[in-house]
Amino acid sequence: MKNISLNIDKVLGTVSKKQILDQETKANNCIATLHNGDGKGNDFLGWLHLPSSITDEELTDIENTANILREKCEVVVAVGIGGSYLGTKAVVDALNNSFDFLLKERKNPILLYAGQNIGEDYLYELTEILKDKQFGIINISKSGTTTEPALAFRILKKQLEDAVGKEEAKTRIVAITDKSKGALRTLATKEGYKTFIIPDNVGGRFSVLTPVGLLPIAVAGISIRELVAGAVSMEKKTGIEVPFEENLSAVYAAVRNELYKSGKSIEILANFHPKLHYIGEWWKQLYGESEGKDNKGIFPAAVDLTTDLHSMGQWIQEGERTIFETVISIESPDHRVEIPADDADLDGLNFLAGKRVDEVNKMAELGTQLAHVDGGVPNIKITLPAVNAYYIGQLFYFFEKACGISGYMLGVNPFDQPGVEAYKKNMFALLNKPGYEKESEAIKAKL
Ligand SMILES: O=P(O)(O)OC[C@H]1O[C@](O)(CO)[C@@H](O)[C@@H]1O
Repeated sequence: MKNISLNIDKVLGTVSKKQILDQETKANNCIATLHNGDGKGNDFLGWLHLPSSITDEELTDIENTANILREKCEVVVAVGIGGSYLGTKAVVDALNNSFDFLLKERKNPILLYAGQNIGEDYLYELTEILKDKQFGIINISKSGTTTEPALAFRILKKQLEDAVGKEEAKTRIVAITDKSKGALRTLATKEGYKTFIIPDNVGGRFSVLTPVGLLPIAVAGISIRELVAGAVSMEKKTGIEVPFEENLSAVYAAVRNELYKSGKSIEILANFHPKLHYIGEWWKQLYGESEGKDNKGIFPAAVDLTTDLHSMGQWIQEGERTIFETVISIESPDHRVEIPADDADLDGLNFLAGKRVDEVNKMAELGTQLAHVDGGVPNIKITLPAVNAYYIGQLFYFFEKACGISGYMLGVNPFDQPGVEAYKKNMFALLNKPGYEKESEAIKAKL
Protein backbone atom coordinates (compact mmCIF):
# COMPACT_ATOMS: atom_id res chain seq x y z
CA MET A 1 0.00 0.00 0.00
CA LYS A 2 1.14 3.53 -0.74
CA ASN A 3 0.32 6.46 1.54
CA ILE A 4 -1.51 9.73 1.27
CA SER A 5 0.88 12.65 0.85
CA LEU A 6 1.01 16.39 1.48
CA ASN A 7 2.49 19.06 -0.75
CA ILE A 8 2.90 22.60 0.56
CA ASP A 9 5.09 24.06 -2.22
CA LYS A 10 2.29 26.31 -3.43
CA VAL A 11 1.89 28.15 -0.13
CA LEU A 12 5.48 29.33 -0.18
CA GLY A 13 4.69 32.59 -1.98
CA THR A 14 2.59 33.61 1.02
CA VAL A 15 4.47 32.11 3.95
CA SER A 16 8.13 31.14 3.80
CA LYS A 17 9.66 27.73 4.37
CA LYS A 18 11.50 29.28 7.32
CA GLN A 19 8.26 30.52 8.87
CA ILE A 20 6.89 26.97 8.68
CA LEU A 21 10.05 25.30 9.99
CA ASP A 22 10.12 27.80 12.84
CA GLN A 23 6.87 26.24 14.04
CA GLU A 24 8.60 22.93 14.71
CA THR A 25 9.01 23.40 18.46
CA LYS A 26 5.50 24.73 18.92
CA ALA A 27 4.00 21.90 16.88
CA ASN A 28 6.04 19.28 18.72
CA ASN A 29 4.97 20.78 22.05
CA CYS A 30 1.34 20.54 20.95
CA ILE A 31 1.82 16.90 19.94
CA ALA A 32 3.41 16.23 23.33
CA THR A 33 0.46 17.94 25.03
CA LEU A 34 -1.91 15.66 23.14
CA HIS A 35 0.09 12.55 23.96
CA ASN A 36 0.68 13.48 27.60
CA GLY A 37 -2.97 14.38 27.96
CA ASP A 38 -2.23 17.55 29.88
CA GLY A 39 -3.84 20.18 27.65
CA LYS A 40 -7.27 21.74 27.32
CA GLY A 41 -10.09 19.26 26.73
CA ASN A 42 -7.88 16.34 27.79
CA ASP A 43 -10.91 14.29 28.78
CA PHE A 44 -11.70 13.96 25.04
CA LEU A 45 -8.52 12.36 23.74
CA GLY A 46 -9.89 8.87 23.20
CA TRP A 47 -9.56 9.27 19.41
CA LEU A 48 -5.76 9.59 19.66
CA HIS A 49 -5.02 5.87 19.99
CA LEU A 50 -8.44 4.68 18.91
CA PRO A 51 -7.44 3.00 15.60
CA SER A 52 -4.68 0.88 17.17
CA SER A 53 -6.83 -0.07 20.13
CA ILE A 54 -9.84 -1.42 18.21
CA THR A 55 -9.91 -5.17 18.81
CA ASP A 56 -10.76 -7.99 16.45
CA GLU A 57 -13.69 -8.92 18.74
CA GLU A 58 -15.12 -5.41 18.46
CA LEU A 59 -14.88 -5.47 14.68
CA THR A 60 -16.43 -8.93 14.54
CA ASP A 61 -19.32 -7.85 16.78
CA ILE A 62 -19.95 -4.86 14.50
CA GLU A 63 -19.75 -7.02 11.35
CA ASN A 64 -22.12 -9.63 12.81
CA THR A 65 -24.65 -6.97 13.75
CA ALA A 66 -24.30 -5.40 10.32
CA ASN A 67 -24.93 -8.79 8.72
CA ILE A 68 -28.19 -9.23 10.64
CA LEU A 69 -29.41 -5.87 9.33
CA ARG A 70 -28.11 -6.68 5.85
CA GLU A 71 -30.06 -9.93 5.80
CA LYS A 72 -33.31 -8.51 7.11
CA CYS A 73 -33.46 -5.10 5.50
CA GLU A 74 -33.68 -3.59 2.02
CA VAL A 75 -33.15 -0.17 3.58
CA VAL A 76 -31.32 0.81 6.74
CA VAL A 77 -31.89 4.30 8.09
CA ALA A 78 -28.93 5.76 9.96
CA VAL A 79 -30.35 8.31 12.38
CA GLY A 80 -27.91 10.93 13.65
CA ILE A 81 -26.58 14.44 13.16
CA GLY A 82 -23.12 16.04 12.99
CA GLY A 83 -20.43 13.58 13.98
CA SER A 84 -23.10 10.93 14.33
CA TYR A 85 -23.64 10.77 10.56
CA LEU A 86 -21.13 12.83 8.57
CA GLY A 87 -18.27 10.31 8.71
CA THR A 88 -20.54 7.50 7.57
CA LYS A 89 -21.95 9.50 4.70
CA ALA A 90 -18.44 10.59 3.70
CA VAL A 91 -17.22 6.99 3.44
CA VAL A 92 -20.35 5.52 1.89
CA ASP A 93 -20.68 8.23 -0.75
CA ALA A 94 -16.98 8.02 -1.59
CA LEU A 95 -16.94 4.25 -1.98
CA ASN A 96 -20.37 3.23 -3.19
CA ASN A 97 -21.62 3.56 -6.73
CA SER A 98 -22.83 7.14 -7.30
CA PHE A 99 -26.07 5.68 -8.64
CA ASP A 100 -26.37 3.04 -5.93
CA PHE A 101 -30.07 3.74 -5.43
CA LEU A 102 -30.75 2.69 -9.05
CA LEU A 103 -28.86 -0.61 -8.94
CA LYS A 104 -31.19 -3.52 -9.57
CA GLU A 105 -28.94 -6.42 -8.55
CA ARG A 106 -28.31 -5.26 -5.00
CA LYS A 107 -25.67 -6.81 -2.77
CA ASN A 108 -26.18 -4.25 -0.02
CA PRO A 109 -29.15 -2.58 1.61
CA ILE A 110 -29.69 1.06 0.68
CA LEU A 111 -28.47 3.33 3.45
CA LEU A 112 -30.65 6.37 4.09
CA TYR A 113 -30.25 9.10 6.67
CA ALA A 114 -32.58 10.80 9.10
CA GLY A 115 -32.27 13.03 12.13
CA GLN A 116 -29.75 15.28 10.39
CA ASN A 117 -32.41 17.97 9.89
CA ILE A 118 -35.92 18.85 11.04
CA GLY A 119 -37.38 19.13 7.55
CA GLU A 120 -40.99 18.00 7.64
CA ASP A 121 -41.11 17.25 3.91
CA TYR A 122 -37.90 15.22 4.23
CA LEU A 123 -39.43 13.11 6.99
CA TYR A 124 -42.73 12.80 5.17
CA GLU A 125 -41.05 11.59 2.00
CA LEU A 126 -38.81 9.22 3.94
CA THR A 127 -41.70 7.64 5.81
CA GLU A 128 -43.69 7.36 2.56
CA ILE A 129 -40.84 5.62 0.73
CA LEU A 130 -40.34 3.23 3.66
CA LYS A 131 -43.98 2.13 3.59
CA ASP A 132 -43.45 -0.86 1.32
CA LYS A 133 -39.85 -1.55 2.34
CA GLN A 134 -38.28 -3.95 4.80
CA PHE A 135 -36.26 -1.49 6.87
CA GLY A 136 -34.14 -1.22 9.97
CA ILE A 137 -32.78 1.66 12.03
CA ILE A 138 -29.41 2.49 13.50
CA ASN A 139 -30.02 5.24 16.01
CA ILE A 140 -26.83 7.14 16.81
CA SER A 141 -26.43 9.85 19.41
CA LYS A 142 -23.44 10.29 21.68
CA SER A 143 -25.32 12.47 24.13
CA GLY A 144 -28.53 10.55 23.58
CA THR A 145 -30.47 13.79 23.94
CA THR A 146 -30.07 15.61 20.61
CA THR A 147 -33.47 16.81 19.41
CA GLU A 148 -33.14 16.20 15.67
CA PRO A 149 -32.31 12.46 15.82
CA ALA A 150 -34.58 11.86 18.81
CA LEU A 151 -37.51 13.30 16.88
CA ALA A 152 -36.77 11.32 13.73
CA PHE A 153 -36.30 8.12 15.73
CA ARG A 154 -39.63 8.54 17.51
CA ILE A 155 -41.39 8.72 14.14
CA LEU A 156 -39.45 5.87 12.50
CA LYS A 157 -39.66 3.59 15.54
CA LYS A 158 -43.45 3.88 15.54
CA GLN A 159 -43.59 3.23 11.81
CA LEU A 160 -41.40 0.14 12.12
CA GLU A 161 -43.33 -1.24 15.10
CA ASP A 162 -46.62 -0.66 13.29
CA ALA A 163 -45.28 -2.42 10.20
CA VAL A 164 -43.59 -5.50 11.68
CA GLY A 165 -44.64 -5.62 15.33
CA LYS A 166 -42.74 -4.59 18.43
CA GLU A 167 -40.80 -7.83 18.82
CA GLU A 168 -39.49 -7.92 15.24
CA ALA A 169 -38.76 -4.18 15.37
CA LYS A 170 -36.42 -4.80 18.28
CA THR A 171 -34.29 -7.05 16.10
CA ARG A 172 -34.00 -4.35 13.45
CA ILE A 173 -33.07 -1.45 15.71
CA VAL A 174 -29.55 -0.84 16.97
CA ALA A 175 -28.66 2.03 19.30
CA ILE A 176 -25.21 3.60 19.50
CA THR A 177 -24.80 5.92 22.45
CA ASP A 178 -23.13 6.65 25.77
CA LYS A 179 -22.59 3.67 28.07
CA SER A 180 -24.89 5.00 30.79
CA LYS A 181 -26.08 8.58 30.19
CA GLY A 182 -28.84 10.05 28.05
CA ALA A 183 -32.39 9.31 26.98
CA LEU A 184 -31.29 6.96 24.19
CA ARG A 185 -29.45 4.71 26.64
CA THR A 186 -32.52 4.58 28.89
CA LEU A 187 -34.79 3.80 25.94
CA ALA A 188 -32.44 1.16 24.49
CA THR A 189 -32.19 -0.60 27.85
CA LYS A 190 -35.94 -0.54 28.35
CA GLU A 191 -36.66 -1.85 24.85
CA GLY A 192 -33.80 -4.36 24.87
CA TYR A 193 -32.10 -3.14 21.69
CA LYS A 194 -28.67 -4.28 20.65
CA THR A 195 -26.37 -1.40 21.60
CA PHE A 196 -22.85 -0.20 20.99
CA ILE A 197 -21.02 2.26 23.20
CA ILE A 198 -19.45 5.54 22.13
CA PRO A 199 -16.55 5.95 24.54
CA ASP A 200 -16.87 8.89 26.95
CA ASN A 201 -13.57 10.32 25.82
CA VAL A 202 -14.35 10.43 22.07
CA GLY A 203 -16.25 13.53 20.96
CA GLY A 204 -18.88 13.27 18.21
CA ARG A 205 -16.75 14.78 15.44
CA PHE A 206 -13.89 12.37 16.25
CA SER A 207 -16.15 9.31 16.41
CA VAL A 208 -16.18 7.95 12.86
CA LEU A 209 -13.87 5.05 13.80
CA THR A 210 -16.11 3.96 16.68
CA PRO A 211 -19.32 1.97 16.06
CA VAL A 212 -20.88 5.36 15.17
CA GLY A 213 -19.29 5.12 11.75
CA LEU A 214 -18.21 1.51 11.61
CA LEU A 215 -21.64 -0.12 11.96
CA PRO A 216 -23.47 1.78 9.18
CA ILE A 217 -20.38 1.63 6.97
CA ALA A 218 -20.31 -2.15 7.42
CA VAL A 219 -24.03 -2.30 6.64
CA ALA A 220 -23.25 -0.56 3.35
CA GLY A 221 -20.90 -3.42 2.50
CA ILE A 222 -17.64 -1.53 2.93
CA SER A 223 -14.62 -3.11 4.63
CA ILE A 224 -14.30 -1.52 8.06
CA ARG A 225 -11.10 -3.50 8.59
CA GLU A 226 -9.43 -1.69 5.69
CA LEU A 227 -10.71 1.65 6.96
CA VAL A 228 -9.30 0.98 10.41
CA ALA A 229 -6.02 -0.38 8.96
CA GLY A 230 -5.54 2.89 7.09
CA ALA A 231 -6.15 4.87 10.26
CA VAL A 232 -3.74 2.66 12.22
CA SER A 233 -1.01 3.31 9.67
CA MET A 234 -1.58 7.07 9.90
CA GLU A 235 -1.61 6.90 13.71
CA LYS A 236 1.96 5.53 13.44
CA LYS A 237 3.02 8.06 10.81
CA THR A 238 1.92 11.01 12.92
CA GLY A 239 3.19 9.68 16.24
CA ILE A 240 5.15 11.67 18.80
CA GLU A 241 8.47 10.19 17.71
CA VAL A 242 8.06 11.20 14.05
CA PRO A 243 10.26 14.18 13.06
CA PHE A 244 8.31 17.38 12.35
CA GLU A 245 9.02 17.55 8.62
CA GLU A 246 7.89 13.93 8.13
CA ASN A 247 4.76 14.31 10.22
CA LEU A 248 2.02 15.24 7.75
CA SER A 249 -0.42 16.30 10.44
CA ALA A 250 2.10 18.54 12.17
CA VAL A 251 3.14 20.22 8.92
CA TYR A 252 -0.47 20.76 7.82
CA ALA A 253 -1.32 22.23 11.24
CA ALA A 254 1.73 24.51 11.16
CA VAL A 255 1.09 25.70 7.61
CA ARG A 256 -2.57 26.56 8.15
CA ASN A 257 -1.72 28.44 11.35
CA GLU A 258 0.97 30.44 9.56
CA LEU A 259 -1.47 31.20 6.74
CA TYR A 260 -4.05 32.30 9.31
CA LYS A 261 -1.53 34.65 10.92
CA SER A 262 -0.82 36.11 7.47
CA GLY A 263 -4.50 37.06 7.08
CA LYS A 264 -5.88 33.95 5.42
CA SER A 265 -8.89 33.33 7.62
CA ILE A 266 -10.87 31.02 5.31
CA GLU A 267 -9.76 27.56 4.24
CA ILE A 268 -11.54 26.01 1.30
CA LEU A 269 -11.32 22.24 1.02
CA ALA A 270 -11.66 21.39 -2.65
CA ASN A 271 -12.11 18.08 -4.43
CA PHE A 272 -12.27 17.19 -8.11
CA HIS A 273 -14.41 14.07 -7.60
CA PRO A 274 -18.07 14.53 -6.67
CA LYS A 275 -17.99 11.37 -4.57
CA LEU A 276 -15.83 13.23 -2.07
CA HIS A 277 -18.42 15.91 -1.33
CA TYR A 278 -19.19 14.58 2.13
CA ILE A 279 -15.51 14.27 3.04
CA GLY A 280 -15.69 18.08 2.88
CA GLU A 281 -18.81 18.13 5.07
CA TRP A 282 -17.17 15.87 7.65
CA TRP A 283 -14.01 18.01 7.60
CA LYS A 284 -16.05 21.22 8.04
CA GLN A 285 -17.54 19.95 11.29
CA LEU A 286 -14.18 18.67 12.50
CA TYR A 287 -12.40 21.99 12.05
CA GLY A 288 -15.38 24.32 12.55
CA GLU A 289 -16.40 22.94 15.93
CA SER A 290 -12.82 22.43 17.03
CA GLU A 291 -11.32 25.81 16.19
CA GLY A 292 -14.14 28.33 15.89
CA LYS A 293 -14.20 29.75 19.38
CA ASP A 294 -12.83 32.55 21.58
CA ASN A 295 -13.50 34.85 18.61
CA LYS A 296 -10.92 33.11 16.46
CA GLY A 297 -10.43 30.20 14.10
CA ILE A 298 -10.13 29.63 10.36
CA PHE A 299 -13.57 29.40 8.70
CA PRO A 300 -13.75 25.99 6.99
CA ALA A 301 -15.54 26.00 3.64
CA ALA A 302 -15.70 23.33 0.94
CA VAL A 303 -16.24 23.21 -2.80
CA ASP A 304 -16.71 20.48 -5.40
CA LEU A 305 -14.70 21.18 -8.52
CA THR A 306 -14.92 21.68 -11.37
CA THR A 307 -18.66 22.02 -10.58
CA ASP A 308 -18.26 25.02 -8.29
CA LEU A 309 -15.74 26.74 -10.54
CA HIS A 310 -18.87 27.73 -12.44
CA SER A 311 -20.45 29.25 -9.36
CA MET A 312 -17.81 30.03 -6.72
CA GLY A 313 -14.85 30.17 -9.11
CA GLN A 314 -15.14 33.91 -9.64
CA TRP A 315 -15.04 34.63 -5.90
CA ILE A 316 -12.12 32.30 -5.33
CA GLN A 317 -10.14 33.83 -8.21
CA GLU A 318 -10.81 37.50 -7.55
CA GLY A 319 -12.74 38.04 -4.32
CA GLU A 320 -11.36 39.17 -0.96
CA ARG A 321 -7.86 37.73 -0.57
CA THR A 322 -8.50 36.07 2.77
CA ILE A 323 -8.65 32.49 1.53
CA PHE A 324 -6.39 29.53 1.03
CA GLU A 325 -7.25 26.27 -0.60
CA THR A 326 -6.59 22.66 0.38
CA VAL A 327 -7.14 20.30 -2.52
CA ILE A 328 -7.81 16.61 -2.10
CA SER A 329 -6.33 15.10 -5.22
CA ILE A 330 -6.87 11.52 -6.40
CA GLU A 331 -3.99 9.88 -8.25
CA SER A 332 -6.00 7.10 -9.97
CA PRO A 333 -9.74 6.85 -10.29
CA ASP A 334 -11.25 3.39 -10.15
CA HIS A 335 -12.61 3.25 -13.67
CA ARG A 336 -11.64 4.24 -17.22
CA VAL A 337 -13.78 6.26 -19.59
CA GLU A 338 -12.23 7.24 -22.91
CA ILE A 339 -13.45 10.16 -24.98
CA PRO A 340 -14.64 8.90 -28.37
CA ALA A 341 -13.67 10.43 -31.72
CA ASP A 342 -16.50 11.94 -33.74
CA ASP A 343 -16.36 12.34 -37.51
CA ALA A 344 -18.35 15.57 -37.61
CA ASP A 345 -16.54 17.04 -34.59
CA LEU A 346 -19.28 19.64 -34.28
CA ASP A 347 -18.42 20.19 -30.62
CA GLY A 348 -14.74 20.65 -31.49
CA LEU A 349 -13.65 18.05 -28.97
CA ASN A 350 -11.69 15.76 -31.28
CA PHE A 351 -8.45 17.11 -29.80
CA LEU A 352 -9.43 15.09 -26.73
CA ALA A 353 -10.38 11.90 -28.59
CA GLY A 354 -8.73 8.82 -27.13
CA LYS A 355 -7.87 10.56 -23.85
CA ARG A 356 -9.28 9.47 -20.53
CA VAL A 357 -11.80 11.75 -18.81
CA ASP A 358 -9.42 11.82 -15.86
CA GLU A 359 -6.72 13.37 -18.02
CA VAL A 360 -9.04 16.31 -18.67
CA ASN A 361 -9.95 16.46 -14.98
CA LYS A 362 -6.26 16.43 -13.99
CA MET A 363 -5.51 19.32 -16.35
CA ALA A 364 -8.48 21.21 -14.93
CA GLU A 365 -7.04 20.55 -11.47
CA LEU A 366 -3.57 21.74 -12.44
CA GLY A 367 -4.91 24.73 -14.33
CA THR A 368 -7.06 25.68 -11.36
CA GLN A 369 -4.19 25.39 -8.93
CA LEU A 370 -1.94 27.63 -11.07
CA ALA A 371 -4.74 30.17 -11.62
CA HIS A 372 -5.64 30.33 -7.94
CA VAL A 373 -2.03 30.61 -6.80
CA ASP A 374 -1.49 33.40 -9.39
CA GLY A 375 -4.63 35.02 -7.99
CA GLY A 376 -3.20 35.09 -4.46
CA VAL A 377 -4.75 31.89 -3.11
CA PRO A 378 -2.11 29.68 -1.50
CA ASN A 379 -2.64 26.01 -2.20
CA ILE A 380 -2.06 22.91 -0.09
CA LYS A 381 -2.39 19.56 -1.84
CA ILE A 382 -3.28 16.26 -0.22
CA THR A 383 -2.97 13.32 -2.58
CA LEU A 384 -4.71 9.97 -2.17
CA PRO A 385 -3.25 7.23 -4.37
CA ALA A 386 -6.82 5.98 -4.92
CA VAL A 387 -10.23 6.23 -3.34
CA ASN A 388 -10.54 3.19 -1.12
CA ALA A 389 -11.33 2.46 2.52
CA TYR A 390 -7.64 2.25 3.49
CA TYR A 391 -6.75 5.72 2.19
CA ILE A 392 -9.92 7.25 3.59
CA GLY A 393 -8.94 5.76 6.96
CA GLN A 394 -5.55 7.43 6.58
CA LEU A 395 -7.18 10.71 5.60
CA PHE A 396 -9.57 10.71 8.58
CA TYR A 397 -6.81 10.15 11.08
CA PHE A 398 -4.48 12.61 9.35
CA PHE A 399 -7.13 15.35 9.65
CA GLU A 400 -8.07 14.44 13.22
CA LYS A 401 -4.48 14.53 14.44
CA ALA A 402 -3.80 17.76 12.58
CA CYS A 403 -6.94 19.25 14.09
CA GLY A 404 -5.80 18.49 17.64
CA ILE A 405 -2.36 19.97 16.94
CA SER A 406 -3.76 22.97 15.08
CA GLY A 407 -6.29 23.79 17.80
CA TYR A 408 -3.56 23.79 20.44
CA MET A 409 -1.33 25.91 18.19
CA LEU A 410 -4.20 28.38 17.92
CA GLY A 411 -4.59 28.38 21.71
CA VAL A 412 -8.16 27.04 21.92
CA ASN A 413 -9.69 23.92 23.39
CA PRO A 414 -10.22 21.86 20.23
CA PHE A 415 -12.44 19.34 21.97
CA ASP A 416 -15.47 21.28 23.15
CA GLN A 417 -18.31 23.05 21.31
CA PRO A 418 -20.02 25.34 23.83
CA GLY A 419 -21.36 27.64 21.11
CA VAL A 420 -23.70 24.99 19.75
CA GLU A 421 -25.91 25.31 22.82
CA ALA A 422 -27.11 28.84 21.99
CA TYR A 423 -29.58 27.84 19.27
CA LYS A 424 -30.78 24.85 21.27
CA LYS A 425 -31.56 27.06 24.28
CA ASN A 426 -33.57 29.48 22.14
CA MET A 427 -35.40 26.69 20.31
CA PHE A 428 -36.40 25.02 23.58
CA ALA A 429 -37.50 28.36 25.03
CA LEU A 430 -39.59 29.07 21.92
CA LEU A 431 -41.14 25.58 22.09
CA ASN A 432 -41.96 26.01 25.81
CA LYS A 433 -39.92 22.99 26.85
CA PRO A 434 -40.48 22.24 30.54
CA GLY A 435 -37.58 23.67 32.56
CA TYR A 436 -37.15 26.61 30.14
CA GLU A 437 -39.92 28.83 31.59
CA LYS A 438 -37.60 31.77 32.38
CA GLU A 439 -35.90 31.58 28.98
CA SER A 440 -39.32 31.38 27.31
CA GLU A 441 -40.42 34.59 28.97
CA ALA A 442 -37.16 36.35 28.11
CA ILE A 443 -37.10 35.28 24.48
CA LYS A 444 -40.75 36.12 23.87
CA ALA A 445 -40.07 39.65 25.15
CA LYS A 446 -37.55 39.99 22.32
CA LEU A 447 -39.96 39.03 19.54
O1 LIG B 1 -24.26 12.47 18.83
P1 LIG B 1 -25.03 13.58 19.45
O2 LIG B 1 -24.78 13.69 20.91
O3 LIG B 1 -26.49 13.45 19.15
O4 LIG B 1 -24.53 14.95 18.84
C1 LIG B 1 -24.57 15.21 17.49
C2 LIG B 1 -23.75 16.40 17.17
O5 LIG B 1 -24.21 17.51 17.92
C3 LIG B 1 -23.12 18.22 18.49
O6 LIG B 1 -22.99 17.84 19.82
C4 LIG B 1 -23.38 19.67 18.46
O7 LIG B 1 -24.57 19.93 19.13
C5 LIG B 1 -21.94 17.74 17.68
O8 LIG B 1 -20.73 17.96 18.32
C6 LIG B 1 -22.30 16.30 17.52
O9 LIG B 1 -21.53 15.64 16.56
